[in-house]
Amino acid sequence: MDLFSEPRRLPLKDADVVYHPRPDIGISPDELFQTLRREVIWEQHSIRIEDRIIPQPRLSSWYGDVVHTYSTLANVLQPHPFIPILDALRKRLESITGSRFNSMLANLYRDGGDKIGWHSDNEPELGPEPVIASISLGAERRFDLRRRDDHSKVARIFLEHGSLLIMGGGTQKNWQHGIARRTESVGERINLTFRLTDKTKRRAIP
Ligand SMILES: O=C(O)CCC(=O)C(=O)O
Ligand SMILES: [Fe+2]
Repeated sequence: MDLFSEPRRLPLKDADVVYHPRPDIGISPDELFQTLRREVIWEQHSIRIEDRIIPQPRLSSWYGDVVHTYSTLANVLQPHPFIPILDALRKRLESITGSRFNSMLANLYRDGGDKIGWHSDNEPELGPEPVIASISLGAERRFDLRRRDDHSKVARIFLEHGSLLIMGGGTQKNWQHGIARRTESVGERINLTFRLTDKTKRRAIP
């Protein structure tokens, strides 16, 4: 048995985070990376901080049937319909996790300068204990976690090419996560987070 390919649960209190280094996602990670690099409609999204509009330090794209009105975004984002390769992956992840997914956020970290700041995926439309399935492709980056009520409690895990991280239970309620900037040279990384979004719970579109 290859111990390094076994799924493992991170020892975090009040959270449920499981890391699968090499899940069977029905396609090679290299092929998936190349196809998504080419076929995903990569967009520059911006956030609003007070009266300033700031481009996010990464490219992104929403897929699925749900219009997103996340509080910090400067614009209402129209999702793209799932393309066949993403729909196949969505179904595969549903069978691995036993959860349903109807939307997906793709992020492209172009180099070590791209990042995502501390946040929880706790938007109302995700519900109280969302299950989020996160696929990593390309360059390995460090995924940091910290408790929301005590920032000195931290955990970190390196997300390998082709890996799957499943966050469930109280993870979003009790912990934040992020990917820090790196100073050394780092190649491109694609991350896909599959979610189940309830349209009836979303914020009103301004
Ligand atoms: O890139 C990652 O691994 C995390 C992305 C993330 O946290 C998000 O899109 O909400
Ligand atoms: Fe997140």
